[in-house]
Amino acid sequence: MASSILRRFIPRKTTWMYGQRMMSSTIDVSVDEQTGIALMKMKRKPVNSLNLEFLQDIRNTIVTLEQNKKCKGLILTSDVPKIFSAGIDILEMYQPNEERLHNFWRALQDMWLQLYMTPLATIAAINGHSPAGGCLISISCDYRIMAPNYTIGLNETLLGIVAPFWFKDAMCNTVGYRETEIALALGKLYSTDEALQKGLVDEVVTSEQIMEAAQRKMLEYVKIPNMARAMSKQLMRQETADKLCSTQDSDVQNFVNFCLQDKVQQSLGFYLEQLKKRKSK
Ligand SMILES: CC/C=C\C/C=C\C/C=C\C=C\CC(=O)SCCNC(=O)CCNC(=O)[C@H](O)C(C)(C)COP(=O)(O)OP(=O)(O)OC[C@H]1O[C@@H](n2cnc3c(N)ncnc32)[C@H](O)[C@@H]1OP(=O)(O)O
Repeated sequence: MASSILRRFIPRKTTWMYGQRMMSSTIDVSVDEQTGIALMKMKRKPVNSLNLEFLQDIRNTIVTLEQNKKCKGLILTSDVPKIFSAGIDILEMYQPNEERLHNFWRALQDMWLQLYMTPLATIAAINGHSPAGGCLISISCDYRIMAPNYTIGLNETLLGIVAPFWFKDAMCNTVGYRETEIALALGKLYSTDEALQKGLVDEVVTSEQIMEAAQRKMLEYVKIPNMARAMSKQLMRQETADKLCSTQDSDVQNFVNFCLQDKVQQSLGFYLEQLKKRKSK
């Protein structure tokens, strides 16, 4: 069902399939053919930050799962303790090679379109911090379950950058316009409890219970007749996806121009320094 626009780009083939298991250096996937549920664990150490190759791997995995007739649902989680995903790999944006920067943003767009519009039912089992791009992955799933004592949100302004319009749209579709307006301006990182209260996540359970809770909820999703469920998702999301599909090239160019500004580079350099300092404290 993902529109043909979404299939224009053939993903890199770096994911290997062994029976019901798929592996790459950054992702571990298993498919339970009895239930039709796939489990994707992100494992790009140290913080599952999203670089070009990791984004291509995530998209490639979703495409492969969509082609598996037995697979109906996908649970996304992290294999890295306490971190779901630290969002975009800031090193892709800081002092970048311009050609790679183009390819990187395109890969982020393509991954997002694939995940947001996949006919598979998707659940994010958010078992760690989930800032910025990590939050985007979470809100692109159909349902979110989060473990306590972590943070989630679109904190781009804290880095001196701006959330792209499609991050904003996905957030608005989840928590509404006014909450998004406040969240984006302040670069707000919500605690798990706040996220539940604002509807940014749907359920909170302990880290120990999160996989069981995700499986339980997924069984509800995959019980629904597949086509009807997938079409209702398309009904809700196509307009948002089309907005990016029709402006992908200009969005890449805007991002590259924005990133290459001296002021933006300074902000990113400063933010990276702060991250390192925080660590040494
Ligand atoms: C006109 C407009 C047009 C277009 C739009 C323009 C621009 C939009 C552009 C971009 C949108 C970006 C979205 C993003 O995703 S930006 C990334 C935001 N992410 C963060 O702010 C997270 C930062 N990280 C943390 O807060 C923490 O690391 C943590 C909570 C995730 C984990 O904390 P820990 O204490 O467990 O681990 P650390 O010691 O902090 O980190 C370990 C190691 O990893 C490095 N690192 C952390 N996060 C990142 C990252 N996102 N990218 C790259 N590297 C990261 C950290 O520096 C440490 O490195 P060293 O071991 O010290 O080398």
